[in-house]
Order: sequence, then C-alpha cells, then structure tokens
Amino acid sequence: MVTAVSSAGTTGTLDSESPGLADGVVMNGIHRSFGENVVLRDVSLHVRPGEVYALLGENGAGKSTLMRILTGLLPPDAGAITVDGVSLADGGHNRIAMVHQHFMLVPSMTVAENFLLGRSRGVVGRSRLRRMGEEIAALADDAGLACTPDARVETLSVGEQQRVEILRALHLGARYLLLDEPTANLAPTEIHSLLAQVRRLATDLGVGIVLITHHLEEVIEAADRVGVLRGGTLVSERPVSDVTTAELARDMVGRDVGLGIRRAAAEPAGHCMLELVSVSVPGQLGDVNLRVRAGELVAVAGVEGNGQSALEDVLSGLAADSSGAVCIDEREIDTSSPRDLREAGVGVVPADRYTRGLVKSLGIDTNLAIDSYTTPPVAQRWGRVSRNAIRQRAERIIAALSVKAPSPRTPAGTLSGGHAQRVVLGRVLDGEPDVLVVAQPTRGLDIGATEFVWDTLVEHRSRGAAILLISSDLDEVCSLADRVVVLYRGRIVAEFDEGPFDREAIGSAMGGFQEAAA
Ligand SMILES: Nc1ncnc2c1ncn2[C@@H]1O[C@H](COP(=O)(O)OP(=O)(O)OP(=O)(O)O)[C@@H](O)[C@H]1O
Repeated sequence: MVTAVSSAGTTGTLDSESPGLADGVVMNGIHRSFGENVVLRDVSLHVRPGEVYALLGENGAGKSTLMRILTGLLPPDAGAITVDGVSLADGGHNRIAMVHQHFMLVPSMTVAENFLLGRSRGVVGRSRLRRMGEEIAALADDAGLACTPDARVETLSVGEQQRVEILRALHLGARYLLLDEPTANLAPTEIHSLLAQVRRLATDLGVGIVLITHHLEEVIEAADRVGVLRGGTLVSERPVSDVTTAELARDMVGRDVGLGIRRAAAEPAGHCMLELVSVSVPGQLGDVNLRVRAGELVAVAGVEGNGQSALEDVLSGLAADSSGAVCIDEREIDTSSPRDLREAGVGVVPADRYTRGLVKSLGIDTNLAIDSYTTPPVAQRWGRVSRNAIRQRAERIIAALSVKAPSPRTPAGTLSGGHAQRVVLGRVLDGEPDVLVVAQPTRGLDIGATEFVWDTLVEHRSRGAAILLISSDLDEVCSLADRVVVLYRGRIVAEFDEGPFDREAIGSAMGGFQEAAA
C-alpha cells in the first residue's frame, strides 16, 4: 500500500481493494459545444479503479475536450461526472490528474523541491526536504517508478521527468491518471518500460488510467479496455483482448488504413540538393555532416532534446550562433537569413506547431498566407494584398488536408492539435519546396492523417524534392527513409545506408547505445 498526502494536507491511500458500484470515474451523458460546433454528444463512460482504459479517436474527435472536462478545466453543457461516488464539483477532481506531454516541473530545482512547490510557506528547511525525499522514495518504490529525490530535474531524461510527474500526481492524492500521448517524446527502449509501469500502477496499486494515444499497438500492449470517439460520439467500447489494431483503425476512421513501408523505388536519386558541412551550434550540435539528394528522403532519427531543434533552427535561419556551411543545390546559403533560405527553395515544417508554425489568434486563412505575402497572387501592386487570393488558397489547402474547422477564418488556436499540424504542413507543402525539412510531422496525428502525410511526403520525393525528416518515431523512420542517421547528444552517432532497416539497432543508437548500432 502507498500512502499519499493530498494537497489539502490529508492523507490518501493507494491500494487495490475491490471496487464498489460507485467506484471509478463515471461520466454520464456528457455534452459540449463551442458555438455551433457540437464536440461531445451524450458521452457516457466508466473508468474503473485498477484498469487501463485507452481512449482513441481521430484528430478533432473530442478527446482533449473530454479530458479538460474531467479535470475541471471546462464545464460540460450537460451531463454528470462522479469520481468514486463524489461529484467533480464536490472535490472529485482532486482524485484525477492529467500528466501532460510538456512537463510542469521547474528544471533548476530538485525532484523533492518540485514536490514541495506551492505546499510550504517561506523557506523550506533541510529536515522538511529530507522528509519529502523519504516520502518520494517510498512512493517510488511501491509504484515501481525509479526516482532520485535529490536529482536536479534538468539532469533527468524525458522518461525520468515523466516518472516524476506521475509520482507527483500520486503524491497529491490522485487515484486516476490521464496520460495524453505519454510515449510521444520517449526513446523506443523507454516506451515499453513506460507501458509496463502503467500496467503495474493499475494492477498492483489500483490506479485507474486513461491512456490517449494514436499508436494502436500501445493500446494492445497496455490497455484493458478501449473506447473510440468519432465526431464526439463514443462509437465503440470493448475489451482489448477482443480486438485487433486493424479493427481499431476501422472504428476510428471508418476505413482500412495501411501504414506499411514506403521507401522509394530502386531508381537512383538525383544530384545533391542539401549539404551540411561541419555544422555546429555551441552546446547543441557538433560537427554535423549530411547530404540529401533530389528525390531522396533521409531521416534524422533521435529522441528530442538531442540537437533536433538546433538542426531545425539552422535550416530555418534561426540559429544565431551556428558555424559550418549549408549548401542548397551546391550553392552556400547565408543561414542567418530565413528569407534567403526560403528563396533558395527550403521549406520547413517545424516540430513545435504552436510557437513556430502558427499565430494562434489569427485565422487559418491568414496563417496559410504568412509566407506568401511577398509573392503573387497574394501580393498585389503597391504593397497591397489580395483577400480573394488568400481565401482561395486557404479553401484549397483546407480541402486538400481535410482541416476540420467551422470556417477558413476560424482562429488557429482553437483547432485540435492534429488539425493545427495539418495547417502548418499544408502551408509548407503547397509551395512545393526543392528541399523539405519536416520535423516530427505526424506527432499527434491520427492514423488516417499519418497515412495521408506519409503518402504526401512520398509524392514530394517522387517529384524530386530532397527531404530531411527529423523524427523520433521509429515506425515513421523505418517506413519512409531511404537512408537513416541517428542524432544523439548533438552528434551523428550512427548511419544506416539501406533498408530494410534494423529497428533494434536504430532504437539502440537513439537511446545512446551506439555499440549496438550497425
Ligand atoms: N476553445 C475552443 N474553442 C472553439 N473550438 C474548440 C475549442 N477547443 C476545442 N475546440 C474544437 O473542438 C473539437 C474537438 O477538439 P479536441 O481538441 O477535443 O480534439 P482531439 O480529439 O483531442 O483531437 P487531437 O487528436 O487532434 O488532439 C475541434 O473541432 C476543435 O476545433
């Protein structure tokens, strides 16, 4: 049994006593609209203590909205929710915690100091810190989640930080955890251990877990039951033992989805379109040499935080202190100018769609026009812009990428994560750049959209684009790449020249075990 102290100072317990009828998170008839847009329709769902419930759904299906309602961030228009028999409003929400993809920890503080944040007035004495350290160690031991209380958070890997977040939620008294795409930023080796830990939390400690993921094999590996939301309605709910990934895909998107290998045909790729010569960014990227030919897709595999964003910055013209050379079509380009790079034919789909890809407060149409204000037909004489051209371009891209939005003028910040990503992709791909740099292009996308993006990248490779794919998704890398390099701690530590690729060797190199790589 694990003892957990709630934020209110009361002591909660985690054990696996048998659930009663009222136990669990019980949602009844949840309904929610945004204006005319009905996002959740009469959703009733029961997550029991000790079970892992996977919630699936296409982009925009309503998963995040349901989670926000569950954590009390958003009121439902209709319906009721109880947690172990207590309504949300009466404190039920204290038993539910969301574990975000972007962690809420202070990097410069230790784990124990983070646990004490907001819970102690004034200076925290050594003995208080020591006691907290002991509580964390005991909780970590019971939960099977290794954790060092006096480690500084900034020294921990993404997987370790995620464990701290989970432990903190349990320590605050949560008995139900909402995990939103918890494997999105993990090394392949960490994914299986996280899923095993999630199972253990449920089975051994009786924690109820809602697992949101777009990776169907993770559902089969870790969940007990799976529910599928489509268009805001819960269209199916069954035990995982009764279902295959193909059936889940059909439930989600209403058709068969194929995410097989899409390497180029054997014909040789063209001349070198993108070359990086000894590119370095102090503290982030060291001596990177890379060549991508026209009609070739080279994948830079790696877990984020290993130099990926510096590489993206260099190729976007945003790395102030880079050295080395970037050549496009054998001509060296000034990488201190985003415009020079764009005019040389480089298009970048950034990993962070919100801070780099979109202006949240502006409409989809304006966001889609952002890099075409200086070129016709959007640019007109005397510095004027054509509203008509902006609208037509927006309608074309929205239709091509099936962006789900009430209107082209809808603010980009109100789109679901997956549809926001489609807008960014659509804008860059529409310019048919000669060199396409795509960072984490399908993160957060549903399988139907992933299939679409993969096919689109293959189409662009076939028209002769040189594509640099920066990705932490091993399936994506192995399915799409003609060549693979692995970036670890800012350096290329392994190269794989020809498929079929050895997934295990690439995965090991991504986790820093180069010896295992070819
Ligand atoms: N604050 C808001 N204002 C207006 N519309 C919103 C708001 N929040 C969400 N929506 C709309 O609700 C719908 C469902 O979005 P939600 O984020 O719940 O989907 P999701 O299933 O989590 O998708 P994804 O997998 O892409 O994250 C979308 O059409 C979205 O545009």
